[in-house]
Amino acid sequence: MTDPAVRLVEPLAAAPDAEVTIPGSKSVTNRALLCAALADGTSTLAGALFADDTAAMVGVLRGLGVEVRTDEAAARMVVAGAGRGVGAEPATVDARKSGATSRFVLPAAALTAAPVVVDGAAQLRARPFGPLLDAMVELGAAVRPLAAPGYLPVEVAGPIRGGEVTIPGHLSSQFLSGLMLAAPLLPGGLRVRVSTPLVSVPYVRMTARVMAAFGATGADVTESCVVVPAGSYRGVAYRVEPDASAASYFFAAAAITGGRITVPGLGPDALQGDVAFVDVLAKMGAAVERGRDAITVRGTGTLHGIDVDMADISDTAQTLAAVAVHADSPTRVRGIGFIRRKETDRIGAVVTELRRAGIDATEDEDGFTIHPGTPRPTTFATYDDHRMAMSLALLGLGTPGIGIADPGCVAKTFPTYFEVLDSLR
Ligand SMILES: O=C(O)C1=C[C@@H](OP(=O)(O)O)[C@@H](O)[C@H](O)C1
Ligand SMILES: C=C(OP(=O)(O)O)C(=O)O
Repeated sequence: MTDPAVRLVEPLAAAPDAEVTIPGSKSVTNRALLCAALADGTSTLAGALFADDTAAMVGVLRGLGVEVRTDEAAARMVVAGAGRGVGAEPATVDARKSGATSRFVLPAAALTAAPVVVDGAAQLRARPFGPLLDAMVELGAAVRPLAAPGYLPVEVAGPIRGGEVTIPGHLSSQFLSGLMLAAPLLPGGLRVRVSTPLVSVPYVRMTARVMAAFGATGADVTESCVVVPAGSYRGVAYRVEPDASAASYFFAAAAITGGRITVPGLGPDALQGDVAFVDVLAKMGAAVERGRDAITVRGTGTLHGIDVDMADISDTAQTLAAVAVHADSPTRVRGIGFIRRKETDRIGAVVTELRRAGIDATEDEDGFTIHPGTPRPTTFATYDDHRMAMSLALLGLGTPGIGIADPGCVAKTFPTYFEVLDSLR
């Protein structure tokens, strides 16, 4: 069956009281896949995410000569590590719409002299790669732009060397994570200085932790400098935790509806910074319980507006915009100017769509301001951005007449999103 052009979200008849199973983390799955590919030996990933962004990483790794077997029903991926043999033959690979896949793979693709062309969908071709490519050139890569310099498609060839390099941090943390992931295999390791304030910091710490789980230990991470010693990856059995960004929609649903939702699999040791979204909900008035292996959010009927910097957890900024509509005072989100360069200009898109529904929302240079209100029946445009679709659908849980255009865009990270949302009924 093809996806409908518009998905209507019916209001919930009663506040939900549910435990919700969330698929594996995109960010962890894609890091684990690359570490496994660069490893000596075979790795098995349990709880892996099957979505377009992880299919992108699997496809790219296969293109670079790595054997990856997948079993979607079992949420399992088995990777035969190729060590330094990754990308040893000339190849052309397609990262689809996945920023993480493309930025992580570029340095690894330049570990050997074979030329590798990295390309992506039109959406990804519009996103920036310049700082990462410049750093790779400093490390000795041959970088040949096949379109505008600093954008995909691009051909890269190595071998890159270790040593020291500087990159800006204010556009994306993925450049830094990409360099880190290749770094253990560089002679002498790598020191990366970060020249401008680093965004999405928890993702860099996540990179170091996943690397360590695959045997590449000893990375030292601060916001201004990351040092990765030379080493190696080894094949391991690895369990991927549930996706905290995907869970944010369900935590928000509980806060908005006055229901209670538990997501198992996210404990105090979670790798994903986005679990901190529940702390924002708590500050707004929701009741949050962080257990040993689960997080529960309960809506209390009270939600206050908040002034919050979301530079660490920007994938949940649109979720918060949907929550802010239901608060009793305005919400100001700061520190996220860089999300104008994601799947779409997320600041412009979320403000435009909320205004379409009659909500008073304004763009700020580094974020947005949302005033509470009652949305009118609206079909929301989603800008080929999964997070626009998943966030705006939350407005339909309490308001009749909310439709989501192009609902299939959720396939980027959460293909079953609308089915899981319907399970709250
Ligand atoms: O490293 C990662 O897995 C990610 C880092 C973040 O990107 P930026 O560092 O570009 O903000 C985040 O938005 C993206 O969804 C995943
Ligand atoms: C920005 C995102 O993904 P990526 O940068 O990996 O394409 C996202 O998942 O919201």
